[in-house]
Amino acid sequence: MKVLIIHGPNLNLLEKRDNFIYGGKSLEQINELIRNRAMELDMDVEIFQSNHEGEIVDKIQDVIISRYSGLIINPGGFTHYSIVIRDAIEMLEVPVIEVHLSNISGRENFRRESVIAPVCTGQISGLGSISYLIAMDALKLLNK
Ligand SMILES: O=C1C[C@@](O)(C(=O)O)C[C@@H](O)[C@@H]1O
Repeated sequence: MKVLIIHGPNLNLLEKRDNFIYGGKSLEQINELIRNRAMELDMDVEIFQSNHEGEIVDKIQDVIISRYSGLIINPGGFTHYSIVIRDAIEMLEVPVIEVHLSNISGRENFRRESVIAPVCTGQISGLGSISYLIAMDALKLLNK
């Protein structure tokens, strides 16, 4: 099973962000956990990070072109306002899971709404790097 994982803006410098909120791991450390879990699940993962909305849209469209069986996306700050990312996800026919390291429901008002979540299969938020691992498990189970 081929899965695409997209990390949105500012996640490339995760270790510089508030450690209390985001858990203190670098993106490379999280990617290592993802790769290890992928091996256990016999999953073929491609990991992509971008700070640019259009690049993220192009990559989401690649789910159709390259026939991925699922998408896991942490849209970062785009979660709360990017209609173009939402529109791209809405076109997909495979399961899509939105993930967040922090619990966006318990944070500032502007972070509580996700414009992306309504077009996703599900959302996992607040479990730190475990959010990604649970999302991978979910895609595997959904694919059975
Ligand atoms: O960049 C991020 C990270 C985030 O998506 C998370 O993983 O908790 C939450 C967003 O509100 C924030 O802008």
